[in-house]
Amino acid sequence: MIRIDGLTKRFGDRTAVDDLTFTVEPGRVTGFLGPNGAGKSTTMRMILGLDKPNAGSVTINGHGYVGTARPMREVGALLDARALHSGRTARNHLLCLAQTNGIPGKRVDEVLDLVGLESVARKRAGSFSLGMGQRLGIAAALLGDPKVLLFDEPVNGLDPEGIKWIRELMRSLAGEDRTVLVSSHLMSEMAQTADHLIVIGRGKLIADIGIGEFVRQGSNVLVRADGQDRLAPRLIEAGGSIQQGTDGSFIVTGLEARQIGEAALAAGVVLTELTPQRSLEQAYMDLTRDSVEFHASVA
Ligand SMILES: Nc1ncnc2c1ncn2[C@@H]1O[C@H](COP(=O)(O)OP(=O)(O)OP(=O)(O)O)[C@@H](O)[C@H]1O
Repeated sequence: MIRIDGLTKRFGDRTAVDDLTFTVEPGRVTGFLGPNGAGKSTTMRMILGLDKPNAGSVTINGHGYVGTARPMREVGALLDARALHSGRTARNHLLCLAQTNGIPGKRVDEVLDLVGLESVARKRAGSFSLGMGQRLGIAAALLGDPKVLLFDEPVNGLDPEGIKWIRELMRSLAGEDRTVLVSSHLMSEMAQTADHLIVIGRGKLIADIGIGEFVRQGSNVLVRADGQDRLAPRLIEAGGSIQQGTDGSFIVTGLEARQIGEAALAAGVVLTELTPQRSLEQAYMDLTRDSVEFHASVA
């Protein structure tokens, strides 16, 4: 578990992380979402002990901040996959890391196997594609078999197969009761991977919410039905709110299409239209609109 309390980081007169408080629980994938420059990487660097906070604290599995980088056995991290020694082979790169962290050499072959790089283990890491580099970075993160894992934008630049592989890996790591924090600026990506969301903007916490609840809160569904009078009270009872449309339709907020279908079934009402109106990406953009640093202007 990661516990962050009042965490603050300033660079000159700029506050990159502003009094952040949240916990990251084990056994689930926590998505760390925010627009560019929101402070995700800076927060992750502070969790790892690579940046010193101006205020606040980070504890990992109950241990306080010690002021030096966290050992690989405690926390594994993929921060910048390109930041590796390109002259070394993949295997040597991992062997060096293992040696300096007191990790047995045979673990190197285990993690190479785990990330699917065993056939290119003796190739220079500098010749690797982005996806292979990403896998090597993940192998390094897993080297110490840590209970806590941080991944900063792990799917950036990957092809669909690589993205699917990373999603499955995150889920399986959480399934082993590890604490998994993964950052992204894409809601659509997190919707497919995360169980829980921490959303930040301009260094501040905007939402700390389960993915199911976010989907419910964020969704708008256009509904048409024969017998709307009977359906409306059921929808309100189920937690939805209703806005009457002009043409006999209505917009339901706070319920997923499936829940509306179930309410219609219970009311014995025939639905003639059920159309989700707002994507999750849109809901996320609405949530973070005031925190985006650079807006494109329409000419
Ligand atoms: N070493 C630094 N010196 C000065 N400013 C910094 C430094 N590191 C980060 N910042 C600033 O702090 C803010 C937060 O940056 P950070 O990289 O943590 O955001 P992020 O959410 O990870 O964004 P992105 O998705 O673009 O990587 C930004 O305004 C950035 O310019």
